[in-house]
Amino acid sequence: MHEWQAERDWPLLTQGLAGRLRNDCMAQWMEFVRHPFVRSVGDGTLAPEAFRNFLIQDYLYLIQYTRACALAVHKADTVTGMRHAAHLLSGILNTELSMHVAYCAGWGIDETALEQAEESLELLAYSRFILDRAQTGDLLDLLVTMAPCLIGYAELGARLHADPATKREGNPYWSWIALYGGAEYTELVEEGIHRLEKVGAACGAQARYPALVREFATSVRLETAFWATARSG
Ligand SMILES: Cc1ncc(C[n+]2csc(CCO)c2C)c(N)n1
Repeated sequence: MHEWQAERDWPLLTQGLAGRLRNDCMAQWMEFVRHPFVRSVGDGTLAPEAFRNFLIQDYLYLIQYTRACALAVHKADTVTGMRHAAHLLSGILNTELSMHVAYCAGWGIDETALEQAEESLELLAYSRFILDRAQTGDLLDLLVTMAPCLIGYAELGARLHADPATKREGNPYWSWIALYGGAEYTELVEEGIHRLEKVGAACGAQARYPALVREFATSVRLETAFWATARSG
């Protein structure tokens, strides 16, 4: 049994602008997608309290991510670009957030607890970094900054799906893994990668690459740091 490998198992992740960005911060990328938190979700050994903390902060994260999507609608300079961002925005606002609330209820977290929770430092750092790029950069800066979130969760879902160490039966985290490794999410990510490629070509990614890879790497580091929100609550 080989370890999951993007080159063989999901080559799209290694191609084009997204592939180049991922490849150029490979060490940090691996720290993010193969983090001990992810491994403990896979084998079911993560403490439920840590997962609850994570879910609460992730709810607050989704809200800030939605605001960034709204700015992507505003920054898009084609109607197609606006539609794409609006589609993502409406998906999160009308479907994902309520799914997250229902999922949290299954873990004994009610909506009031979600709404009243204090934002963790990890969440503040990450979400406000995205929103800063959203406000001061153009659409390409924003999509590059948002890409690790989109691509990373799909990759770790695919990795967990393929990993023989992943426990399926009796693993309380299996439904979470199934969501990010599932076909629907995979499709959303592939759309996002194609979108990034198009916007990259239109906005001169080649010439701007050094700044883009810095934004991407910062988001990757902040994703890695976000796993620690599970400990601090
Ligand atoms: C810290 C953190 N990073 C990424 C995701 C995954 N995610 C959040 S919004 C979105 C795009 C639309 O579904 C995706 C993939 C998460 N949940 N939490």
